[in-house]
Amino acid sequence: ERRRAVANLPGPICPPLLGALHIMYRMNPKTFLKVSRENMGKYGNLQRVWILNRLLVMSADPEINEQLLGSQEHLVKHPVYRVLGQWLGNGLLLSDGKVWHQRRKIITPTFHFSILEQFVEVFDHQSNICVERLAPRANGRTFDVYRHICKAALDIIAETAMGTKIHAQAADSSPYAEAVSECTALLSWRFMSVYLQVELLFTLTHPHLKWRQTQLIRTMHEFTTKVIEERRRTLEEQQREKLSATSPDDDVGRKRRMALLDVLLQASVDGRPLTNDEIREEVDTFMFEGHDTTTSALSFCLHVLARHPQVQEKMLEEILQVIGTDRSRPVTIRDLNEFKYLECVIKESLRLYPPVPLVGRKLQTDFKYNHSKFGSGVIPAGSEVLLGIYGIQRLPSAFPQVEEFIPERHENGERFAPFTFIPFSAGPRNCIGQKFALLEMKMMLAKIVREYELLPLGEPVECVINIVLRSATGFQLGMRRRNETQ
Ligand code: HEM
Repeated sequence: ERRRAVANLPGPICPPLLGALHIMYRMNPKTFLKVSRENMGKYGNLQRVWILNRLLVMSADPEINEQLLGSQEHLVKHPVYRVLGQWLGNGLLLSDGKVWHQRRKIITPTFHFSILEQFVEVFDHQSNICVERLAPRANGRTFDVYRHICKAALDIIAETAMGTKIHAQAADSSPYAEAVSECTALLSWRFMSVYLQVELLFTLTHPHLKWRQTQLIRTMHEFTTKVIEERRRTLEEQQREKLSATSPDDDVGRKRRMALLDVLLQASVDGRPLTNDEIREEVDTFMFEGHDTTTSALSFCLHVLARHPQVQEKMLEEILQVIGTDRSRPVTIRDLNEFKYLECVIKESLRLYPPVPLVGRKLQTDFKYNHSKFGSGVIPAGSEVLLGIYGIQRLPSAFPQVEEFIPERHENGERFAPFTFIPFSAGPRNCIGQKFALLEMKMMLAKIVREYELLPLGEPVECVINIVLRSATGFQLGMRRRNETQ
């Protein structure tokens, strides 16, 4: 019956029982995007694939993506996300049903504009530290910018959302960031293999890697537990001392901010406070999602800017117009809102290099669609759907000169065909941190480009999926300090 339901959809030959294991066999974090795009070339933007008895629909089709992502019904994540379960538990990214609804309701207000506005001071301060830390690299020689950006992004998410300073940029190494990097590499390798996605089979076939995974997750949990304990202590101290809402000694700045972690520590669901484990799941989720995605986005953007000097020049002109040359003047939210061209640069970089290159759903009920080419149809309950963000944002039909980096295509609020530009996904399970990410990126890029000229040195990026999009060759570029008059 399931075969009949999707008989109208194209796809590779899938022999009975085994299905397309021969294609899966070629997939690994390095080849996934290439193999998927080859298949798109052969079978089109919407295809069905059988793997053993699992039905997988791969869609880089705007019409299907619009109907599925926009639906209130199909909100359960693809089973492959379960490999993240030991680390992120039932946090917002992985949960579904009542737990997801309750948590999304509690957390949404912590990303309100009025809260983000207060974070700008932290973005400004941490971006200044990043610019300072990059100074020894401004010697016209090739280097990989990733590590520097990663530490700044970690400092920013910890100080804003968690209300805790972790000084990642001051330290030579960050065990948490290193554990995230190694663990995501290991988990994305497991993502690609049908049998390694099953925890038991992974444990039985690769006990040494299972041991390493547990060790890495322990390192990350110890770190986030410490962050929670520290914040809890600070809040208790404040309560004891009866500090007012505008205390000058508050940990995260002069004004009292209701950081995400404060909300979690004080929230209640069904009449009881969140347990320590529930709080830690969210802290793990936001520490990871809040720094790994922006690090990827910023690193790709800096790399691509280094290869487009004219874009850099145009950007610099705008930056100087908006914030001038006085490096001691803090950059405000109003300044960030005036960076119109910079916003186009960020969007174009997110189009070519979306940090989350695909999202997946497991259908709990039949998904009924209406399509201009395939007509009305049903993808049956129990099927898995992978929605390709990377693939859709590189559709030649939607973007002329599709492989070129052209920020101008986003100018004057240019609208593209619906659901062809979705770096933050869309619908009820879209990215909760997208405004946060855009403000952070604007601040970091404006500060770096005002201080340094980016040079097209080193190897080009080579996209790989490490859960988040990364580059197998790193993010190489050169830097030279701009002269004082600029
Ligand atoms: C450029 C940066 C970012 C990009 C491109 C991005 C992209 C995305 C995408 C595509 C999703 C949907 C994932 C899915 O359906 O499986 C998502 C979800 C999510 N993002 Fe982001 N993200 C970014 C930054 C952030 C930041 C800074 C935070 C937190 C401060 C964040 C927190 C989350 C969370 C918690 C979810 C799950 C939301 C839910 O399911 O209700 N993201 N993000």
